[in-house]
Amino acid sequence: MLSPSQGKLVRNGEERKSVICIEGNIASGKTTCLEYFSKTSNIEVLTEPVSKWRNVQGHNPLALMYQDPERWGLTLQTYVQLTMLDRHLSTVAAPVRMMERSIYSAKYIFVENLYKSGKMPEVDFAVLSEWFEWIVKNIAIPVDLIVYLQTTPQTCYERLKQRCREEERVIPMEYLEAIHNLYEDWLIKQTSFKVPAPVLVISADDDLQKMLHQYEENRERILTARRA
Ligand SMILES: Nc1ncnc2c1ncn2[C@@H]1O[C@H](COP(=O)(O)OP(=O)(O)O)[C@@H](O)[C@H]1O
Ligand SMILES: Nc1ccn([C@H]2C[C@H](O)[C@@H](COP(=O)(O)O)O2)c(=O)n1
Repeated sequence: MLSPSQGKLVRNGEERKSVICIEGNIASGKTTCLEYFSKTSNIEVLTEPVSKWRNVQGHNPLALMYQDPERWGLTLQTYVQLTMLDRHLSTVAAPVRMMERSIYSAKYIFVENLYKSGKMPEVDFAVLSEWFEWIVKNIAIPVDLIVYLQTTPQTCYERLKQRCREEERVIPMEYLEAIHNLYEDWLIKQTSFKVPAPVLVISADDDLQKMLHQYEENRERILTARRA
């Protein structure tokens, strides 16, 4: 249940739990990272609701968006915003919640990219922006740490091809470069949008074995992240 506290709606009982968001480009290895940490007791992992984006009452807004972003970008991103908000507000039993992406990157990276690349009409961008502003103004969406899996767009392109998700066959290298640049501006240069939490950067071009080693090296830092 949501209750008012200091001018915002707050999820009851979640105040003392920590929230880690795993951010990174498409196919950078976020799900693989979450799978690894899901074996740790005391962590509850919440993956991105991609299956919902591929099937809402028999429709596939993810596929529609890739086929015709001007027409379907708003449809997909409205649904992404709703389902990510639902993820942020869901109750978890464990003291640490590890999430794939966030409502923040949905707006600052993906909506921004559609708009900046001329593929989202100004009115659609305005509607999504007002929705987003309302949500973050009225609902507490705490994040304690952002783990940024930093890759080259080339690595993501190779992994994307290997993963072979049907809807993503049309994604060109330039799309991954645009998403990469937006992530770098937001989380590394910190010049575009407000960063809601400290950022831990992990180089993620390495093979799986090396990645697991890096996750172990950073385990303590990740699991002890707490907001002030
Ligand atoms: N370190 C890695 N080295 C090589 N392949 C990887 C690595 N991490 C993930 N993969 C593979 O790359 C693809 C995308 O990984 P995934 O975890 O689904 O990315 P994301 O969730 O960020 O989209 C998958 O096929 C996965 O098995
Ligand atoms: N706000 C968003 C979030 C994700 N997507 C797309 C990008 C991918 O095709 C897919 C899932 O991303 P992944 O977890 O594999 O990085 O959803 C989007 O268009 N808008």
